[in-house]
Amino acid sequence: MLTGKNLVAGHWRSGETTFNAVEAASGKPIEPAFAEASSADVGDACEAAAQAQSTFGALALKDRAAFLRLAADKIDALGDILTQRAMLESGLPEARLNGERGRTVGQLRLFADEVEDGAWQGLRIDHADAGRTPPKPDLRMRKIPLGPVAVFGASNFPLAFSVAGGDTASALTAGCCVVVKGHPAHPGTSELVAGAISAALKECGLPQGVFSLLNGTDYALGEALVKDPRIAAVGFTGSRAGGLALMEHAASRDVPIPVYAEMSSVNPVVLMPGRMAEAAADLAQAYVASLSMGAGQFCTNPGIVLAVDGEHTAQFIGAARAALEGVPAQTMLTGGIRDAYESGIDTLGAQTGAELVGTGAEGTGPCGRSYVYTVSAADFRSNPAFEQEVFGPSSIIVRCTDLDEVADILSGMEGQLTATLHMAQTDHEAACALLPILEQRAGRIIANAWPTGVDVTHAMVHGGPFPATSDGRSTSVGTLAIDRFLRPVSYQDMPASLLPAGLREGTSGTLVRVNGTWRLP
Ligand SMILES: NC(=O)C1=CN([C@@H]2O[C@H](COP(=O)(O)OP(=O)(O)OC[C@H]3O[C@@H](n4cnc5c(N)ncnc54)[C@H](OP(=O)(O)O)[C@@H]3O)[C@@H](O)[C@H]2O)C=CC1
Ligand SMILES: O=C(O)CCC(=O)C(=O)O
Repeated sequence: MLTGKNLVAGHWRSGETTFNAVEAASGKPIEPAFAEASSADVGDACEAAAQAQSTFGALALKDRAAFLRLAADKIDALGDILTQRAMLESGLPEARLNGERGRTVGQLRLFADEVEDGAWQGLRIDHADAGRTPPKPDLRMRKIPLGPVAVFGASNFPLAFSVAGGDTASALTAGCCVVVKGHPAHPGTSELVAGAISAALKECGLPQGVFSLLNGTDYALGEALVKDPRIAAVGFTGSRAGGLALMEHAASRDVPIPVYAEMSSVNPVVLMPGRMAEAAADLAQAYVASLSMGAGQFCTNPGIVLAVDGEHTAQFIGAARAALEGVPAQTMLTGGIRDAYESGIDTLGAQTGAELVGTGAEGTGPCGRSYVYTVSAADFRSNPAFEQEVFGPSSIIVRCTDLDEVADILSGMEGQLTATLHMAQTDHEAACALLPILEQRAGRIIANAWPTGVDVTHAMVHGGPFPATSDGRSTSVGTLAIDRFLRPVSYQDMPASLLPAGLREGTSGTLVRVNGTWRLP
């Protein structure tokens, strides 16, 4: 079924050089070979996107929503074929990938509803007042699509953060054409999803330039895409080094563009003393389940746990050790990610003060074994290496002398996607004092749960200050993600016949702010 070709505006193109996907579990190459996209493919995909942009950006909202719904239906209809290929390429289990397909199509459908709702356009009307000194002009504002977006598929979510993942869904919702740089760890999965999107475009009678997929294993491909003058913004999930490189490429263009990169996070979790007195052993079990889920290949992994040293923390550490013994080693996404994980664990274990709490079972083949370390707060604070993300099933428990030391450590941490408080009623006063610190550090603050697992909703923030993301004012999950790919435009004293639909009196069909007051249609 797979062609191994790149999708350039509806045309499946082969190439001079090829690469093979690798079966995650065995490390063996799998068929077919995939074409490495050429610079001509990049140029043609970007040109087609630029050509299609005005048509797609101006599409009636109901038509854009219909396209997103049809794309969701077609991805869903791939069913087992998609799951099986994604399992082979990523090593992730069937249930997880079926769930991820549900999340991906659910996200597209939610975004289709959001398109039709229209409030994301941010419509505002300020009427003229000729009697004011100086006279006040008529001003009307809406948000328009930025232009074609380059999306980098992530390795760790081959569906929900890849070809039709959150970045693609939010860019299309905003009315932006998309050129995806597929992750070379799952090119077959990428091709199947791209085929579904292309078929939906065809059935909706939309230009094929709205969507292209380019595969490749050379950084030059990503660099060329980011530097193409027709690209207006970038969406990325991956390593800090990768995100920073793309930010540099974007900044070095004649016309710099925004890069929305979601990069690295250690997601601090605070175990408050009252809650620890109630349930240290239960917390430890849930902690080990969260850190080892999906071989720890989540940017929301609970990488750092902060607790006040004492009897209950000792109990927590003991229970974590016992829970780890039952955790099997799990296949990691790629050999490169497994090697990076092992080297990260070696570096962590070699730091002064790092004590091994316990490990999961050892595996054979390209597996990630779970590791938990503990360190005193003094050693943690004197060595920034403890705060580096180790991507995989590992975590560090930091033993603090009191909650003031917990607060000091949190204050000194880098930006995070999440921060978590496990607390009992008796902890609320102390937790209240920590909240302002957590708000400064993280995009999502969680009470009495674990950070892995991100719900796709209207109020979700999957973002955070650098280096969690390149722009802490944004989210890459949830409907607010659309805002990254929009730009406000104001029309001053524009004749009604020239105003866009929505800004003429009584045509908004959605929430609009008139002379400062919010009005429903
Ligand atoms: N925090 C998180 O959510 C995640 C972190 N990671 C971290 O990243 C490591 C590698 O995993 P991977 O998923 O491959 O992530 P990478 O960041 O290495 O790669 C992601 C994508 O970006 C491209 N890319 C990376 N660097 C550059 C560059 N300098 N110029 C142009 N394109 C670039 C890659 O291209 P190419 O295909 O050519 O390699 C790939 O398509 C992991 O071991 C882990 O540490 C990974 C996934 C998620
Ligand atoms: O936890 C999730 O659902 C999403 C995590 C994520 O964005 C990531 O690992 O890249």
